[in-house]
Amino acid sequence: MADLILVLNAGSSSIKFSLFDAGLPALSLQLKGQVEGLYTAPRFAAKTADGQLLEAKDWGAGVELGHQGAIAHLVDFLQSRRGEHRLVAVGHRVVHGGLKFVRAQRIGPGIVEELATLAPLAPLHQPHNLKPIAIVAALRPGLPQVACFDTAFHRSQPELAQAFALPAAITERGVRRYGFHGLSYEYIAGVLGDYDAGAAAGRSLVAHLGNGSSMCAMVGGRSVASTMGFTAVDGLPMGTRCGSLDPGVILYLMDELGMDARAIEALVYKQSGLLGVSGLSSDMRALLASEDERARFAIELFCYRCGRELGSLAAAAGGIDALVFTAGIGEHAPAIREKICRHAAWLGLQLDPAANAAGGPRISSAASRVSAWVIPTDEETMIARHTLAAL
Ligand SMILES: Nc1ncnc2c1ncn2[C@@H]1O[C@H](COP(=O)(O)OP(=O)(O)O)[C@@H](O)[C@H]1O
Ligand SMILES: CC(=O)OP(=O)(O)O
Ligand SMILES: [Mg+2]
Repeated sequence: MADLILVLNAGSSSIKFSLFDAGLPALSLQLKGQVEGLYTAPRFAAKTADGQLLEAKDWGAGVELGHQGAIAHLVDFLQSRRGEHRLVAVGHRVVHGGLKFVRAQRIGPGIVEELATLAPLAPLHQPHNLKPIAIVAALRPGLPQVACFDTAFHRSQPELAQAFALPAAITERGVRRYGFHGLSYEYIAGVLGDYDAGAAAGRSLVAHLGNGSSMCAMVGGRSVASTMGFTAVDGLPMGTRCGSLDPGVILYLMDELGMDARAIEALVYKQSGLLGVSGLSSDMRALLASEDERARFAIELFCYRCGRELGSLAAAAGGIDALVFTAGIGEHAPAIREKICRHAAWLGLQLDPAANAAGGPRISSAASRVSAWVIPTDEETMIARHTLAAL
């Protein structure tokens, strides 16, 4: 009977899961799946490592299954396959580790409570990351669980990149730029050398574009700057998040529209981004398929802002050798990659349209000074590795 590690990765629009055989010499994937579109059109699928479909379910468009419903479905699914394995640990993606948690952490007394104090800094994620830890602890007391943080990879950033220009007393309270999607960036940093050894040793920009989107500048595989900050609402516009916003807008909303903190939180996290601008959908697939002028504008704004942030990160890295696209939009939307690459032409990036349409991996032309790539991310493998190491 195999010793398995279960990995849970709760994002803002999906819960992904994997089972890895922890037997030496290397982790090997046994099955993986996800419930995606949690608030738009929920769909569940689980597949074997070689891609054979084990089970699927479609709840239909307009259904709000939510994280709670998805976890209940996953628990049922995993219980139904219980006989086939022995679970030895569960690894969880936890979006915010704050100042204290700078590497993966085995869950022990008081840890979940401490991590819960960071929920206001990641309201779309932290509660959904912590809930499954409690569910597993209740179902299987004593089973080792490990929290793996999105923020940890960015702790290599220079102090300048992590600082806001706020009074020191506020910075010392932990109000600083943390950066997120770190498990994804760490995975890409680990495989980039297989595609472009020069860029992996040099300066690369990685665009993790999903329901949550951010970009990271890496030098020699270490994070030097990122678009997300204190919270995962900063930087690029996203499915429902606005990204960077003049703080004066918040004051205006409070003073002139009488909005309180909760109303502003709902606005910037859940009602803005692609959904707010288009008035139609948070899902890039739906916008790309739409003929509506508002969908077109939301797409153009998303790509324009990606282009602006690319320039900023290229400056932080001192130039770029490669641009990598990953996550839901980055891996699957050639039209979006093409627009973003056009915004990056001044940096020396020349797209190969046919390679881009075919999905890469290399999507830049042979003459391009900066290479461009599509590389699928794998946060679950990263979590499994950290979990094994923490044990
Ligand atoms: N074929 C596609 N074309 C355009 N966008 C896509 C495609 N497939 C997925 N996406 C986008 O990717 C998003 C999900 O990305 P993902 O990285 O899985 O999200 P999460 O932030 O929940 O982890 C969807 O909301 C959708 O907008
Ligand atoms: C940090 C974040 O936004 O994560 P996700 O893209 O999974 O929602
Ligand atoms: Mg994600």
